[in-house]
Amino acid sequence: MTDLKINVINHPLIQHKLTFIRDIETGTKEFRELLEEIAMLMAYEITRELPLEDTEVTTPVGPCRCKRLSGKKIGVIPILRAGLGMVNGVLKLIPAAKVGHVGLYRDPDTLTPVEYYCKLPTDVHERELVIIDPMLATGGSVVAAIDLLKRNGGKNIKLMCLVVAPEGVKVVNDAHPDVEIYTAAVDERLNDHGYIVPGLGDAGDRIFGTK
Ligand SMILES: O=P(O)(O)OC[C@H]1O[C@H](OP(=O)(O)OP(=O)(O)O)[C@H](O)[C@@H]1O
Ligand SMILES: O=c1cc[nH]c(=O)[nH]1
Ligand SMILES: [Mg+2]
Repeated sequence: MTDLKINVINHPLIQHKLTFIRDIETGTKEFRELLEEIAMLMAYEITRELPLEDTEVTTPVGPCRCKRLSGKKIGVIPILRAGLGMVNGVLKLIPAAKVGHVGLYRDPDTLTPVEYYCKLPTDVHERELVIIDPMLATGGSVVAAIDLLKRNGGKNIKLMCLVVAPEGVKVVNDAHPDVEIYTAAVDERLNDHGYIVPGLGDAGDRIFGTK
């Protein structure tokens, strides 16, 4: 697939940590820690364009003209469950962000997403939204989450995933071309069970120690 619209974050620290997170030998505690760290590093990259405004403070030596964020309101939207593993990393860099939760699980037979929870900030329509989920596989869950946000007035939406499959990127690009996607890796393909190859297995199970 050649014409995918996606931003791959190749920062060496992210790539290094991703190697360990993929490893089958990495246990739950370390997996969680690595995912949080990578989420923080990815948040650093995707906030590069946030607008600044001039301000002034007084240092111990005297007045200093400097910059501060110009009050852009951000909403972080984890897709449950696995997206929860990225929330704290993002909030470390953007502590004033509000968090909206979208609960979706993938039916194991049909691979289609099933919605079971939704709680969004009341001013979701005014916020720059960042959907977070470690895995973008068929794309069904992300498209359902974006549909839901847009139905609730969400306009300005980005997507941050740790690992993606080309098939899923194409589905999201086609359904929501306005949504910018950021990832640490575009993997080879999906297998017959809808898992990303080589991927990292089931992210939710690895974060929460289920299975
Ligand atoms: O692109 P898709 O084919 O929709 O698959 C990706 C989804 O699958 C996983 O969630 P899962 O359904 O395993 O739920 P969980 O996070 O509760 O484990 C993952 O965290 C994504 O949300
Ligand atoms: O590889 C995959 C695909 C969907 N969900 C996961 O957690 N992993
Ligand atoms: Mg899962």
